[in-house]
Amino acid sequence: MSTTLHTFDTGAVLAEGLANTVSAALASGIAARGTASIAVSGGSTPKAFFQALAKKDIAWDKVTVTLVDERFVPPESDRSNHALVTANLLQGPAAKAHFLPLYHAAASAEDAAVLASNDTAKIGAPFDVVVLGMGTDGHTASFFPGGTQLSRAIDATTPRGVITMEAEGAGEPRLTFTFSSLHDARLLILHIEGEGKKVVLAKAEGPGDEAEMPIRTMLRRAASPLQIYWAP
Ligand SMILES: O=C(O)[C@H](O)[C@@H](O)[C@H](O)[C@H](O)COP(=O)(O)O
Repeated sequence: MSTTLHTFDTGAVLAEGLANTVSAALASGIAARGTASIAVSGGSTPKAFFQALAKKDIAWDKVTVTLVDERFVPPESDRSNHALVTANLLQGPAAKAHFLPLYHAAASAEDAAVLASNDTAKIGAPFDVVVLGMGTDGHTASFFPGGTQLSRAIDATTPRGVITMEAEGAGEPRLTFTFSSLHDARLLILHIEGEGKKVVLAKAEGPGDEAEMPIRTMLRRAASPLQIYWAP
C-alpha cells in the first residue's frame, strides 16, 4: 500500500497538525458509527501530540483508547505506556475517553496477553486510528528484530489480538497487538521525529527482510495508506 510523508518545521507544529487530523478522524468515526477507537504507541516521541490531542473538543465519552503495545509492567512503573497515556492524553476533555490497558496483573505476560486480547476484542475492527512509532532498530509496535514471536506477530494470517514479545532491545517482556490488528486502521499513522529516524526510515524503505526492520511490514503490506508524520 502507499505511504505519504507529512513534514513539519518543528515537533510542536507536528503535534498540533497530527492532533487535528486524528481528532477529525475520531469525530468522523463517531458520526458514522456512534463510537470511535484509537490505538497509540508509547515511547518518548508522542508526548506533545498526546497533550495537543487531549485538548480537542470531540465526544471523548464515545472514544475508546488503547495501546499499540505495552511493557509488561504495572501502571505505577515509569516504563509504563499506560502511565504515559494517562498523564498526557487522558487529561482535560479527553479524560472522558474509555481506556483499555494491555497490562494485566497476571502470573505471566502470556496470561496478560490472553486477558488483553479478550478485553480489547470488544473494541471491534478495524481501529479508526492507529498511531505507530519506530525505533532506531526499525521496530514498530513491539515487533522487534530477533523477537521471540516476531514471525507470528507480522504474519497477516495471525488472528487479531495481543501477543507477547521478548527481544534484546525491548527491555521487559512486551504485550503487542499483531500486524493483523493494526495494518487496516481507517487512519494509519507513523509518527517519527529527528534526523536519525529519517535515516532509519530511508533504510527501511530500501531492500531487505521485514524481520531485519519490522517497520517494513507496514511500509510494504499495510492495507491502509501509511501517513508518515515527521519533524526534525
Ligand atoms: O513501547 C514502546 O516503546 C513503543 O510503543 C515503541 O514501539 C515506540 O514507538 C518506539 O520504540 C519509538 O520510541 P521513541 O518514541 O521513544 O523513539
